[in-house]
Amino acid sequence: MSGPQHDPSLYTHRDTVPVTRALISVSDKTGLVPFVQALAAAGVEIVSTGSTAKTIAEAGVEVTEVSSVTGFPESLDGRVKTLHPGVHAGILADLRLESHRHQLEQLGIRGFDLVVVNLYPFRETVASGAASDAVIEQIDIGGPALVRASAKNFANVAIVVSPDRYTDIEAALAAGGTALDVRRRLAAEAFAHTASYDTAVAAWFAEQLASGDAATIADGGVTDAAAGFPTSLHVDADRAATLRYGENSHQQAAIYTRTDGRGIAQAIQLHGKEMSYNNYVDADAAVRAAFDFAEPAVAIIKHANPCGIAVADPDAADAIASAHAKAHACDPVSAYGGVIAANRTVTIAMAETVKDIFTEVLVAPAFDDDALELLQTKKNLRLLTLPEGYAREGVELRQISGGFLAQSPDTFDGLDRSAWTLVSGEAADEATLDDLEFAWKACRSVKSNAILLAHDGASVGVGMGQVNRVDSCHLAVTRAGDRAAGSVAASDAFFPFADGLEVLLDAGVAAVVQPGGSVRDAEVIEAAQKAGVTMYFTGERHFFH
Ligand SMILES: NC(=O)c1ncn([C@@H]2O[C@H](COP(=O)(O)O)[C@@H](O)[C@H]2O)c1NC=O
Repeated sequence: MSGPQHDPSLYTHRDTVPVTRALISVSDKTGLVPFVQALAAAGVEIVSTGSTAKTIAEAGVEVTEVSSVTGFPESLDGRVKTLHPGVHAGILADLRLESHRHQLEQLGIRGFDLVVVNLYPFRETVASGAASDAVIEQIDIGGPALVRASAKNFANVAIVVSPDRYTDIEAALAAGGTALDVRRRLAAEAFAHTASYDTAVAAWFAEQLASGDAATIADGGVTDAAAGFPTSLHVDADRAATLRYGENSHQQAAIYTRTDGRGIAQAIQLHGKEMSYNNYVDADAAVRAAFDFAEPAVAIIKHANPCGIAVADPDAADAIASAHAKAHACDPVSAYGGVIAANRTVTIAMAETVKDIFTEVLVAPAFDDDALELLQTKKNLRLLTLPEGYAREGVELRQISGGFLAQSPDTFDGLDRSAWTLVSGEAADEATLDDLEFAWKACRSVKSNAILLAHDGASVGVGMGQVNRVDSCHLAVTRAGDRAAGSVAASDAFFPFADGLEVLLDAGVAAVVQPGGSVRDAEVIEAAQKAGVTMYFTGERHFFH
């Protein structure tokens, strides 16, 4: 083991460390000028890099260029500025140790007690769609080295990685220096910051490799480009909030948001109580369901399953209100306390109906002003707007014990009902086909085994989450009641036997859509034919677990 750690008696105690010399190197210059003015007023010597030093000097604050500390010019287009023993020994010297103090003196190096760094805007550069070389140039090397060195030496150095902390340092100046517990917290924040930064860099490299750019890079087995999944997973997400509790009140919970995400985690809450863990789960399911449709659509979710889902003609007056009314009519009992997602702006007409129904969450791309005003009178209703360009994740992750499962999302990209195979009865007319297509899509939002009965662009009976398909059929038919007769039915996966289908046929279902593919398809088709009912095979399954 290197270092003198074997002898704790060598370390003197340092609680409050006066701020006398600061190294400042920041890409984001927010709040920099008033901050350095405060440092200068407190008599702190400031050493700084290139454009940071320029900004400080232009504000009339005295500053020493880092090149005069290192005796080496900033070079290679800024790739080398602070990477020098004259800087790093000044940061890493543990001034609690006599030996380090002695060596610094011998080397003629002065220590830093405050380091202020924020890193090159790597993520923003990636998001701007910049070319690969430009992105690579924004991988900060010297900055993270400064941050990590300072954080390691928090016993002597305070490290600041965000302008949000400037006021804390100003308060410390007034108190005579930085306290040990503050420096320790800043160090923890600093290591989290560099870890997150490197995660973003690693994820970008992995994406480059997985997206086929591997050909231009010596792969060395780093990725299996054919599978499209990187060989290691880097999840980069910040804790946005701790939640009151998890799925149950004895569980603790938090929400983490991805910097580049555009989903429910990024939704803005306009009104109502704090979102709960279950609210997020249900809101995610609701949005996922509503956004499967191009036409105005509303999904009402309870316990991650739809208890109503409907679309409306885009040309109809107040289409979104109509979609909501149709979705609610599916199962008004279950819709009590539900989570609603609309894929269009919420209008006053929709707000007027929602207002009278106990609803936990309503999420939409936007709200008309009068609709928002009305809904804000409901104190228990949470109102959320989705981020612009709402999009599901490109790779869906699910945690299992000891690891993660990853898959591409289940979508209806390229859905072409003309490619469905008619296996029983007459070819359906356009209106029936529209309903079959609606049922097929809506069924995908229902947990397996899923059976969904629909009529006129609205679910009328949903059988969800049963451990056999016959029970799901019974449930859908029971929930639909009189509405089962003449409705269309969708099944998320094939009928393994004719029994489930027979439940639907007995209830008077007029047409069925399902993937097909059972070894007993012949038996199932025969049952449909015997009843004279139209049945299509899609050839594609949409399990949702
Ligand atoms: N190369 C180095 O030695 C180096 N030292 C600090 N930086 C970064 O340079 C930026 C500030 O540069 P400037 O003051 O020129 O705007 C900071 O984001 C800092 O993280 C460096 N740049 C990148 O690696």
